[in-house]
Amino acid sequence: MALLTPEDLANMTNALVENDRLITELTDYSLDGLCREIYDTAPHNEKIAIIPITAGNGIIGSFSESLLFTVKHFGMDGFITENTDVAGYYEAVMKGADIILMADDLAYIAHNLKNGKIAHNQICTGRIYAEILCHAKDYADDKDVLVIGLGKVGTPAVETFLKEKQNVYVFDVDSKRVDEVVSNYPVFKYDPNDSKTPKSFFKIFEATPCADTICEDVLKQNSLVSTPGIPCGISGELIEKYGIRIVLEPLGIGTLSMLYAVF
Ligand SMILES: NC(=O)C1=CN([C@@H]2O[C@H](COP(=O)(O)OP(=O)(O)OC[C@H]3O[C@@H](n4cnc5c(N)ncnc54)[C@H](O)[C@@H]3O)[C@@H](O)[C@H]2O)C=CC1
Ligand SMILES: NCCC[C@@H](N)C(=O)NCCCC[C@H](N)C(=O)O
Repeated sequence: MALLTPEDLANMTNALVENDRLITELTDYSLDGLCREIYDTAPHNEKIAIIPITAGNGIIGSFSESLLFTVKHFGMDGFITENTDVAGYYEAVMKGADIILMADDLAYIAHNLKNGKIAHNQICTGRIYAEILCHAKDYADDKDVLVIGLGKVGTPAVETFLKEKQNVYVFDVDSKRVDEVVSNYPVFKYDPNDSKTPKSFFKIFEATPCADTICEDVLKQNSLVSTPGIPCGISGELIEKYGIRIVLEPLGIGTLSMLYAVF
């Protein structure tokens, strides 16, 4: 899995606030309100413990602090444990934590100790970024959506789009992965290199670890791009040329989705 860097998180707090405003403009739901809608859950004063984990590549600067900002920004009660790893887990439980947030290099989870619910960041990220597109007012009647990147984030997004009755077009550089997804889900294969079938979209989802994965041919004027992928998959030049509105934030949107998944 591509790991976050401190640079990825440097502007996270502004990005979360700006994306929440954009999501509200696009969907008439705040991010918090959209999570309540899609999960049909709500917070009830849960105490949320964030445990720094030193495994693998270790602590990522400001990762825990970014989670704490997200928790507090949405009016919830949280703290970062003084201890890391197992000692941190013990501290969290002894301090009465209801929900644990913790991440190593392979998984980032939310676990509700009271109701047993557990959530995975990649699944919850794919779901919330897809639901933002599905709830976009301007494109409610256009059911076509392009999904670029069919990995651990993109695949839950495909499942969400199908649940929301979208016409899902999929692309991935890994053609075997495309074939797997097309054989397992009622989706359409989209090949940007096949000029015989050019198609552009008002709604584009991207979840790859590469830049410039969204080419000009798939864009319409004022297309909406919802992309958890890091780095950003569309160039600044194309964003400006086509008046693209883009939902992109490194950690907080997915984290709030996880929390609503375990309330
Ligand atoms: N913003 C957020 O909150 C989060 C962001 N991410 C980011 O999302 C991205 C995807 O994460 P995962 O799904 O876990 O990774 P993954 O490795 O499971 O899947 C990535 C997929 O993208 C495909 N791909 C790579 N380059 C491509 C290209 N140029 N064009 C089309 N497809 C391409 C790969 O073949 C693979 O199937 C990563 O950059 C990760 O850091 C992940 C979780 C949360
Ligand atoms: N954008 C959400 C997905 C994050 C994921 N790509 C990642 O970097 N995971 C590694 C997190 C490691 C955190 C570290 N163990 C710490 O606790 O500071």
